[in-house]
Amino acid sequence: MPNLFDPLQVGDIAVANRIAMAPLTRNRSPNAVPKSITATYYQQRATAGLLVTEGTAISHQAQGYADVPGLYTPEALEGWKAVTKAVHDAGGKIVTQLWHVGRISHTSLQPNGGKPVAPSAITAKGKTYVINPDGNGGFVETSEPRALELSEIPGLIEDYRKAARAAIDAGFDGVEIHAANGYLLEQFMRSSSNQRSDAYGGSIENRIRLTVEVAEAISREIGGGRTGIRLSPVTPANDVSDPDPQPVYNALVEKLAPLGLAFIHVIEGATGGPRDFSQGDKPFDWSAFKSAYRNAGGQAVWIANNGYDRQMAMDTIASGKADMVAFGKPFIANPDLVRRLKEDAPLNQPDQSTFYGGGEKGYIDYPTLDA
Ligand SMILES: C=C(C(=O)O)c1ccccc1
Repeated sequence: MPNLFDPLQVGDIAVANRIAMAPLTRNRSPNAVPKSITATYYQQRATAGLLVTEGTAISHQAQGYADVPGLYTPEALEGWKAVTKAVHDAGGKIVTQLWHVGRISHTSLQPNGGKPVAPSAITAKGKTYVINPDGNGGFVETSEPRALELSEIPGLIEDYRKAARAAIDAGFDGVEIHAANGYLLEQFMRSSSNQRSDAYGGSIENRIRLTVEVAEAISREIGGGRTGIRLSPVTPANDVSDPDPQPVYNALVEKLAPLGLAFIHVIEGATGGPRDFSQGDKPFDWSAFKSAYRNAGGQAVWIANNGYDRQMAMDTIASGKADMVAFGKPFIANPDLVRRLKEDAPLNQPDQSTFYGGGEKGYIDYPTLDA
């Protein structure tokens, strides 16, 4: 019977255990360039079977929050080379999360102060974090987006492909496509944010089309075995909703099945919130969702996420419901989380006030059991 601490093959990536570090935005990369403290941060956590970096913008247009790293400048790629070297020197494995925020952005973060892009010109009810002219961080309402022209879609897919290639060239073991949490790709999939009448809107097949085409382009570029995807079928994050997500996400994973992906990373419930959250009047059938993927021939590792504790994680792996479990906030405060879970040792509690922005405090200064 598999257990949480067994090694595993995740596509082309051999990992030491079944514990993943979930992507965590930390807003500590001014000018979209990861600094040396970021190399230290990920190296400290390199005992995770698989590290997934914070969301990393595929282009300037993809940016939605201040001080989020990117993969589209030479300086950023040099910064990431230091990160991947530090993690590999410590024996770890790391993939980067390819992120386009879509409408969850602000004109001050966009090229030439323009409007953010989205499937439709529907403003999200929400806020984002920017650096004000006085140099202080603050939350502002997200800006009204403009609808992407059909003619822009190939260029958008090309931005994902280029970012995936850049990630491998920077030493990453692979990439995770961010198709969750109400960002661009999920904005296309949910009916509340996608009112298009062209081939990328309306029917389920049309609304999942962009995510499938991005996954196909990236798999062609770097290999399916180095490509994963993050999904959040029922999350209400960033003001997305859909009255019946089950057929949308079942159809999506059936289309992804032939790509030979490394992993499918699933946020169960509301992101960072109740695991039993549902959209519409039916609870989401997580087992049917995974079966839709497996029955279509999908063999990727299944990573479960959202609010897992040690016992839940051990039970889920032993039952075969998931192949890995991803932990987010526990990894912020416990660089040696794997050891603590193995020894059932007490966990440090994270300091919420240092999650976003700042420097070493609350980033690389949490104590290990040996401290
Ligand atoms: C990338 C994020 C996500 O996927 O929710 C994110 C962005 C800002 C703050 C927290 C999380």
